[in-house]
Amino acid sequence: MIPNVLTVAGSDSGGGAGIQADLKTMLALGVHGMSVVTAVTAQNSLGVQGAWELPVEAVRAQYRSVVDDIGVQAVKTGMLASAELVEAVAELIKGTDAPAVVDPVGVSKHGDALLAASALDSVRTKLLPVATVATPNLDEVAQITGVRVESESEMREAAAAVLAYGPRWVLIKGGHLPGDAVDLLTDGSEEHWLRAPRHDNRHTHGTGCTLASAIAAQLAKGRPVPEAVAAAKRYVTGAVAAGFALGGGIGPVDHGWRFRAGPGR
Ligand SMILES: Nc1ncnc2c1ncn2[C@@H]1O[C@H](COP(=O)(O)OP(=O)(O)O)[C@@H](O)[C@H]1O
Ligand SMILES: Cc1ncc(COP(=O)(O)OP(=O)(O)O)c(N)n1
Repeated sequence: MIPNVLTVAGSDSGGGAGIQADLKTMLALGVHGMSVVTAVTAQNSLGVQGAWELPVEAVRAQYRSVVDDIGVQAVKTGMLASAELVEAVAELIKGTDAPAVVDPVGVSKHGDALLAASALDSVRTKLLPVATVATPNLDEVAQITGVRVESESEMREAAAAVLAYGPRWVLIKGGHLPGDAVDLLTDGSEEHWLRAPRHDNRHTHGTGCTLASAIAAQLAKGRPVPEAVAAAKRYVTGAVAAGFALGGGIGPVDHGWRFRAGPGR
């Protein structure tokens, strides 16, 4: 059976992040990808030119259509835009018997807000508690917890601060620190450091969405969290290495890098 994975996220018209990145990642990792669109962005390699959120009934209806008939083995969340959508999605996940990867998307690489400041409290108190794995980047850690990470050693404190809101596991993404691309996965007792060489490639649009979807795909295949995250990290590292120029700004990671790299990878 091919596992079903559902992304609940915003659309990126440029195809590098959001729903488009999630579905490409799911295809590349051999699962059936499905989507609940929360918002539509007009977006390209230069930034986000516009964003429109969907009514909460439209989000609920998409979710129910997929989960009630088809069923899901994992859910991933991305851009949720507003407090109302964050709370509705948290409630839907709570009633779903599947692991949930929560990427608490706050701001795009270009600095465009993808979540209202007024939604942060709902992320803390409603969304994080229903997450199997939460995957904040360092800016999101600072927004959610107030902890500022400037070195690897400070990632432990950040992880503890996020875990205090209730996710079962947290993956602190150190992609914005200099040096190796190091992430910390912990549930408060086990600690796993995931280290990969930093690829000196400016075309990194979509890294966070790609990693979170890859984790969801691996969880849907039944892998335990540490194994799922390690496999997802290998996938995103390859995708960053193969990131390519598109438009006049920051191009996307290559979701199809394994198809292009030949057999055995
Ligand atoms: N230049 C890079 N080379 C290799 N891995 C990277 C690079 N930039 C980010 N990563 C990795 O990509 C994943 C997403 O991290 P990050 O870019 O911090 O997330 P976000 O897109 O949410 O800001 C992490 O595993 C991070 O370590
Ligand atoms: C619609 C939409 N959702 C999420 C993001 C952020 O994606 P991310 O993977 O963190 O990539 P960057 O924006 O940081 O390149 C987005 N841009 N659009």
